[in-house]
Amino acid sequence: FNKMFGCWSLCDSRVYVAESLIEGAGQGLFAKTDADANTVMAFYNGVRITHSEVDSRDWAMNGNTISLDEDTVIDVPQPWDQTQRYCASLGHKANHSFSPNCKYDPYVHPRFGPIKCIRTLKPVLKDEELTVAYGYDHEPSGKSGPEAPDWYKQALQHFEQTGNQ
Ligand SMILES: C[S@@+](CC[C@H](N)C(=O)[O-])C[C@H]1O[C@@H](n2cnc3c(N)ncnc32)[C@H](O)[C@@H]1O
Repeated sequence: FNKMFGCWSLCDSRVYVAESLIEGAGQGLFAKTDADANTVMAFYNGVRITHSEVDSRDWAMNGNTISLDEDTVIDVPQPWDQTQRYCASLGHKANHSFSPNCKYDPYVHPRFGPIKCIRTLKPVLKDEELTVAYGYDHEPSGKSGPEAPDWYKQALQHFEQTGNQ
């Protein structure tokens, strides 16, 4: 079994988790080695829940949710967001940037089935932090700003003023 899927069935071998370089963002995901553009760096697996479950609860509960398709959302709920409790996939550890080096992509994993992965948009270097544009809706109908958590709104304001992140 191990021979067939290598370490990928057990862990994300191309990344590690450490304190993020983004202030106040907690932990982040980093490249273990140099990688070309278009490389799958990590998988984003978790428990499967419904969109209505996500929509009906507080933002604070949805820090690790990612939409899989029309019906399903993948979540890594507390306390499983602690790597000492769950580390079979680490995609949920990537932080947001407005100038990301990675993106979320659909992936059919031999063990997890249909999930998302984190794929490089450009070449990355060993020890570079991997970031993704979370893609909150910036123009929801009838609202003035994005429907997003406070940290995101602050980061957006900072980005619009300085062009950083
Ligand atoms: C998918 S998790 C990313 C991993 C998380 N930093 C951790 O330590 O487990 C999303 C959470 O990370 C934080 N985060 C992600 N990107 C951020 C950013 N650019 N600035 C501030 N906080 C960020 C927010 O708390 C958000 O709810």
